[in-house]
Amino acid sequence: MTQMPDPSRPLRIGTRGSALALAQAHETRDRLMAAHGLPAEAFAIVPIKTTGDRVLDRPLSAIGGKGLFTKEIEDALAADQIDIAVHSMKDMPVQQPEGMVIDCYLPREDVRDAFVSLQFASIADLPQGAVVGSSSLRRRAQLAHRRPDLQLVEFRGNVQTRLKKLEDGVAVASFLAMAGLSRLDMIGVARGPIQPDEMLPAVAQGAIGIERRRADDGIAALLAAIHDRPTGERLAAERSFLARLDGSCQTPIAGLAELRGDRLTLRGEILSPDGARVYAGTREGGIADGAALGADLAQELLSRAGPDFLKG
Ligand SMILES: NCc1[nH]cc(CCC(=O)O)c1CC(=O)O
Repeated sequence: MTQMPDPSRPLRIGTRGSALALAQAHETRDRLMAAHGLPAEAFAIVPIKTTGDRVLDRPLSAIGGKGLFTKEIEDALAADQIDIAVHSMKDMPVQQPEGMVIDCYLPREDVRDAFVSLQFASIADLPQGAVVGSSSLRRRAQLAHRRPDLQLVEFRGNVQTRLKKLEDGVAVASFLAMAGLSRLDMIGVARGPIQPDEMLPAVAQGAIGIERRRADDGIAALLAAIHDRPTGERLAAERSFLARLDGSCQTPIAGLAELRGDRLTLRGEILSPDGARVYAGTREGGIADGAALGADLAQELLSRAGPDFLKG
């Protein structure tokens, strides 16, 4: 039986407090409103500060561990302080806490990275030795592999903070997810998207997942109305790839599943943090085989890279 919220008992939507996270929470609410003919007052957006939001003066790898952007939100879900949690799936560990499940995904946005610069139009235009800002281990390793001359500097913070750093000359270029810029209605900031052949995106980039308590069947029925099946099929392959790698958060990993008709193609790569070593591969098969294809591709790359490659 669907558990319909109403203004006297609104559905509490947990989210990080960044502008992007709030935009994603509002998109989730709006989709539920439209799907069930409910007013905005039947929902409450509940911002929650996470460790990743609090600690801004160090690289994420220095504060270690997975779940930097998710743990406090999952704690609130477990404590019945919220009813659902909205996450950027690229920040989501592959394992959810006991009693929690993610089985609802919104339609995936543009998966690509965006090249952002006030002076240059593309990576190819960057002069030798240019200073480029990114705190993403994946982006840093991919760039170091393609352009070992570039000087990479840490570049943490939300979208607005990173744009300010470019204006202040901390770096001459950086990267943001097209999905984030699009959801913030800031796509004009992008000089252009970077094709996956040039920089394969992070696993689950562009995807929003809704986490709930596994026992809440009424919430499950409510969410089923806004679940996007192709996004779920793609993420099953990508997150299976990530799960089999079981990379530390020190490990640059990229992966992208795409659907054509009833076929799924998965591309994946693992890199050494300095970009000196890259192992990449592809799998193609039936959509229902996505999880198996992901695990198989991960196994191949691990075999080629050797047992210590992912130790971080
Ligand atoms: N923690 C960074 C993060 N997590 C999700 C997004 C963008 C939205 C998405 O990929 O769904 C971003 C910003 C970025 O990479 O530019």
